[in-house]
Amino acid sequence: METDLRLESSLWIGNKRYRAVLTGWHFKWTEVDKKNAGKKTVSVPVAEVVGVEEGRVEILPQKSVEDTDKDFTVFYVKRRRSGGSCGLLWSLGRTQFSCPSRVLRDQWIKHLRTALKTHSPLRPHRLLVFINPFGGKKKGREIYHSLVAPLFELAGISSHVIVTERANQARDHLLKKDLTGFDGVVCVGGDGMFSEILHGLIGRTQQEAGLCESDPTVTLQPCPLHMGIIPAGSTDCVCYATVGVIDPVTSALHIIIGDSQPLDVCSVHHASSVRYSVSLVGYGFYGDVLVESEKHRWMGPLRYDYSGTVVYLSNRSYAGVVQYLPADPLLSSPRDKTRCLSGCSVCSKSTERLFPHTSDSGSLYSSHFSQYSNDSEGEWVSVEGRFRCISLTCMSSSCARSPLGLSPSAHLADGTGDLILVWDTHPLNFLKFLHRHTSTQDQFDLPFVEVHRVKAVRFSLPEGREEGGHEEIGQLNCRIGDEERECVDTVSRNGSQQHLAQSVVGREIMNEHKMVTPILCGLCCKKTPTVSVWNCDGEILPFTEIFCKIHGQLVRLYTRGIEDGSAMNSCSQGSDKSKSRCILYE
Ligand SMILES: CCCCCCCCCCCCC/C=C/[C@@H](O)[C@H](CO)NC(=O)CCCCCCCCCCCCCCC
Ligand SMILES: Nc1ncnc2c1ncn2[C@@H]1O[C@H](COP(=O)(O)OP(=O)(O)OP(=O)(O)O)[C@@H](O)[C@H]1O
Ligand SMILES: [Ca+2]
Repeated sequence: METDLRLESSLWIGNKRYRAVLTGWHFKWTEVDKKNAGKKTVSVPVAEVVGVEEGRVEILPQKSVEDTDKDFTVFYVKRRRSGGSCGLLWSLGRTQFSCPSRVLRDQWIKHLRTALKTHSPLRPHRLLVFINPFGGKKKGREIYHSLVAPLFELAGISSHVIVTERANQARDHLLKKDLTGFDGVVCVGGDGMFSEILHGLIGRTQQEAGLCESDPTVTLQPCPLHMGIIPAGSTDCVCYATVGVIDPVTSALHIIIGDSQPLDVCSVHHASSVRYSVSLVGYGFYGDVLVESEKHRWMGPLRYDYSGTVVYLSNRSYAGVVQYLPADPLLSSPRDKTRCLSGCSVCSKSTERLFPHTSDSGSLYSSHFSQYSNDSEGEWVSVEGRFRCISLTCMSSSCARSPLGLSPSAHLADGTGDLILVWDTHPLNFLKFLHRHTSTQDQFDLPFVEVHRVKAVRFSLPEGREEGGHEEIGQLNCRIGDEERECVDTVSRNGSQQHLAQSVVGREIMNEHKMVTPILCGLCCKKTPTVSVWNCDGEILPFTEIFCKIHGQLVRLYTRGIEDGSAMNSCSQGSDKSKSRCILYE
């Protein structure tokens, strides 16, 4: 196949002559009329060619075509380091070539187009795009139409665009509507929007496979459609942790060339409900921050800093029982100081382990999470006490606020999650822990912090305080439309929490046929709450006792993981995907 696609000839760029070669994997050009010393070859991996057009074409700032019959234009991925983040920024490179004849020009175009079809089989042809016009700084529409749509058009991708009019529209569409012909689903928004398409696609896949997704014993079916994220939210943690930068053009280019990164997903179960998380399942501090921040959505992305400070000052800890099933310590550790980068060897090796050629592992679980045993793969460990926060993350969960993330050595696709337990401690110690997230200092090297690599986690309240008890935990302020209602209900574990459990939809709660949004539970209350809430990738969960299970590589994103900026000089263009990139960062 390689010999068929090979093409070599002289080509001109402006008035300079180049020797151009297309081999199976690369398109290279070297200036010929130049002394050897200064000779420079530009080498573009065919898989990173975005498009090949007849004539002299420009895309930005506006499309223009000069339809000459001896010229062609090649668009490809160009990289540069990014200021604050660890990944690489991608932009659209463009070179206009001139040929001595039209025949040769047509031959180049044909060969290049065939080569890129052959070498990037996962390039999407048709995408379903959901834009949240209200996410982050409310720029979703503008970002898509000015930066992304022209690139999709250049790459020959046809998109069906839906600007959402309500929360959960994207999820419901994916659960119910015809998805025939789409290669992938893209969301333009933040983590909340990603969560919608995650739930929609996982739910749809299980429905079609005839599986009951809320049954924790079921081995879920991996989703056939790829997911893409064009970042336009407040935290954009999933994008940051999987691409390494927050940049709509970089993300659009990863989608166009059909990059593919598997991702672990955590299912969170309570009774017959299930939710999914890829980033944070957090109780205590992160749950309280989320509840507080819902009151201040008008602040935009700043709401998290404000709410974080308010919650920090309220100095709370919560009692609980945490049980976890450790992952194999021989495979990796959350404290091994490695980072999961593009081509990570730990994730690559896990693929075979996660998808052995055997069928469903059978019934692992009986009701109320009591007899879980995973083919005798290790024993459950149980700890009880008071915690500042409990966090479970399937990935590093890095974001601009914390560039290495909640667990810097977590892997995107190794089938495990990292459980971080922060025991009750002096407020200044807790501040030290939080502050370490903003630097390269090890947040786990503190006596009140534990981190475990796990396959499953169970959380329950200490005996005598079980869910369903009648202890009052505070009051709930609600908003009905634009109107804020003060303390419409008294929250008790038996009353409201159970009631909410039946009716919470995303961030909105159906309460006695009225749409209400919980905006505060705790801070305004006379009593200090004895239970917190769970934060599931930025959504409040309406239940306290949960069972979590990590599903290795359940979904695929159009990305390749974080490219290592420090290795940039070792290749002229592009990265060697076959090379292991699990490197030491200290
Ligand atoms: C002294 C400085 C301390 C800075 C501490 C920074 C810690 C940052 C850790 C970031 C972890 C992000 C995890 C990602 C979760 C996402 O799936 C989810 C959906 O978008 N986001 C949130 O739930 C939103 C969660 C947002 C959490 C923000 C916490 C901000 C804390 C600020 C504390 C200030 C204390 C100041 C005391 C005087
Ligand atoms: N048209 C809409 N009107 C109101 N809410 C919407 C609409 N479309 C989507 N949503 C909801 O808005 C919520 C927030 O959206 P999104 O995640 O895009 O932005 P964000 O919250 O600012 O960012 P992040 O989640 O990264 O913090 C999501 O949970 C989503 O369900
Ligand atoms: Ca993982």
